[in-house]
Amino acid sequence: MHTSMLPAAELHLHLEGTLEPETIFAIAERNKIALPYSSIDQLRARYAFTDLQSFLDLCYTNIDVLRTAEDFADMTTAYLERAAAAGLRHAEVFLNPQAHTARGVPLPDVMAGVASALSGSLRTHGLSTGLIVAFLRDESEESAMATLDAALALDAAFIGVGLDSAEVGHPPSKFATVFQRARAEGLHRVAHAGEEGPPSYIWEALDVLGVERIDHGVRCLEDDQLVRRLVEDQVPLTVCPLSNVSLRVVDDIASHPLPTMLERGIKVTVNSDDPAYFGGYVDDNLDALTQAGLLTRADLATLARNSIEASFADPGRKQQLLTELSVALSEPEGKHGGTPGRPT
Ligand SMILES: Nc1ncnc2[nH]cnc12
Ligand SMILES: [Zn+2]
Repeated sequence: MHTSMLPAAELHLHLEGTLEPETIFAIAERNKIALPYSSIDQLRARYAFTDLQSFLDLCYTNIDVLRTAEDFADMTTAYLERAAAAGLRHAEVFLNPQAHTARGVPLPDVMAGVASALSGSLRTHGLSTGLIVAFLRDESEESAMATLDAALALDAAFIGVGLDSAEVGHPPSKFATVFQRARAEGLHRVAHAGEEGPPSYIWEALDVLGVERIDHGVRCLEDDQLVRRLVEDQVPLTVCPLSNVSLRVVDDIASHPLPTMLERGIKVTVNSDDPAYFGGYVDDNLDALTQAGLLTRADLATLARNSIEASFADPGRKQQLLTELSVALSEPEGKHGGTPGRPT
């Protein structure tokens, strides 16, 4: 376990992507569900992807084990424990209700399970949280709207809406009305854009959906005018390096564009996306970048500060975390971040 992260926030994490193979088998046994794999190793062998869709196919197969509120609570608790152990102080997590209601799991069970785990996190781990309801962009806008309506009717505790799943062919503008509704309800708004999709999807997320952050956004570098816009407005990008390698958005970690994005002045953060599938959690992402020689200690400080500033934490909590970060940065070099070969 890594213990030397600077105080920081994770802003791009899919709860469904935190299901480790061991957990999938354990929950399947509890629910008496037969899995299409005979062993954990056989399942693990499938964790090699060619693109986003190849990952989504496996991820959506595996979540079939989730049936009860307890299952959702256990999945969420396991992530929070791992995140806290890494040193994270705030986490905003995505949930895809449609991926569960479509299988017949009642929305109240899904939301109650996740909420019960999130609600104890600050007290138990000193880790504050926020839930973002994400819409499957390969489903219709009507389905997204029905999901938002149902979540609002439940008075479920969520802070915002997001947009994820198969990107190409499903531009943000398809969801203009539901994002307008979310805005009217006072919800935060984010969207995946520019992961596999073109820069025009990032423009649409900003100008049509009015999002406050872009998830991924790495393809922004293909459009200079867009980069200028992102820098000028300091739009946060939640970048997920190990995800980008796993899903072949980039060739390898050494050629990840994060250093370029930092140099250009884009407000980037580092996140894990689907840590059970892509080789690790936020600390693992930072380790991989550091070991590839892509990050300086100053970069690590910038990334931590960006993650806190880009979060939807309330102003008091943000100030508290920024103060904690300043204290950590004033400690001798080597205690926090930037030190290859730290204990695991
Ligand atoms: N990286 C990703 N892109 C789009 N949808 C996702 N759902 C889970 N992870 C995702
Ligand atoms: Zn994602």
